[in-house]
Amino acid sequence: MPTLPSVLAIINPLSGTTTLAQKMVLRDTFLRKAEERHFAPEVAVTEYPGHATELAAEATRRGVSRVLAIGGDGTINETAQALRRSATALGIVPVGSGNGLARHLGVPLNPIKAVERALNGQPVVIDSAEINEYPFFCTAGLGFEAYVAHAFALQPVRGLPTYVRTAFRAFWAYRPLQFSLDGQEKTLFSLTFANAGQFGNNAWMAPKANIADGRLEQCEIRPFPAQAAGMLTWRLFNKTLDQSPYWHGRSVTKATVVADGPLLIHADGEPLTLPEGKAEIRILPGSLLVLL
Ligand SMILES: Nc1ncnc2c1ncn2[C@@H]1O[C@H](COP(=O)(O)OP(=O)(O)OP(=O)(O)O)[C@@H](O)[C@H]1O
Repeated sequence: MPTLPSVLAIINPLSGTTTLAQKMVLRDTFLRKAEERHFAPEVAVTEYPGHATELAAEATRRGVSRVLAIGGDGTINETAQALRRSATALGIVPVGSGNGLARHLGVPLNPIKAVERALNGQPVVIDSAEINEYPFFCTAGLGFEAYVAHAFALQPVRGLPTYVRTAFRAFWAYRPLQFSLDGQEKTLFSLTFANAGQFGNNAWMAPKANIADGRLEQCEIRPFPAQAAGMLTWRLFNKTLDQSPYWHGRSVTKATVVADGPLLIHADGEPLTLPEGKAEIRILPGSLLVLL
């Protein structure tokens, strides 16, 4: 008798605002639906940061055909980094606070429908990218968005309301950042490298980003008067930020940022600090299979 193709679901028990009990219902649904579709399903629950990468790497070594990441963009990032340049395809089951990659790719935000998509869908090739040694699939950046990512990480409660409150407070404390971008001196409010078009929650920094074109959208937000903040925010969520005079974008395959001191960045929303003050960003074209 031929062996059934295996499918692994990796669950982050802490991601987003869904409870552990809700995630366990999702686990049972996954097991039932996978068996109905003649897969051999397995489930693993992450126990610490980075665990999803280890579990996914081990799955690729065993030849598991599909790995589902059940979590937010952080869990999806950790899982996807181990699947890059492998024959194992990623299924996205978004239960995070932002769900940027799922929204960009049109993956259902209803977790049960997303499980079905991951089990029934076909593998599609997308790009990924790196900022220094840190992989990202959605966006990475510096300036205001990194400042907010660092402040958000300190909050005891996650979710959109906390994020909005954190960003609002950060706006008044933050000062535009000075650095050199590919040898040019810049003072910017923020600088984003977008593989997908949005940060999450339909905040579209790069409305025209194509996740499979072998390029990143390098998006600058230039310093602006405080009274322009409302219009910029409206454009961010209205997918028209590229029409603002303070937004400037171009497609790149790589970039280098150098600052005078340690550089605060984020990769898919995870706050990181580069002590050397130097960031090398590059695209890895066609490096990941996603089930769509
Ligand atoms: N058992 C665990 N204990 C502590 N941290 C964990 C555990 N499992 C995973 N993590 C960490 O939880 C972090 C946040 O997860 P994730 O991004 O999925 O959720 P989120 O932040 O709520 O969603 P979003 O990224 O959409 O805002 C990840 O960086 C991951 O390393």
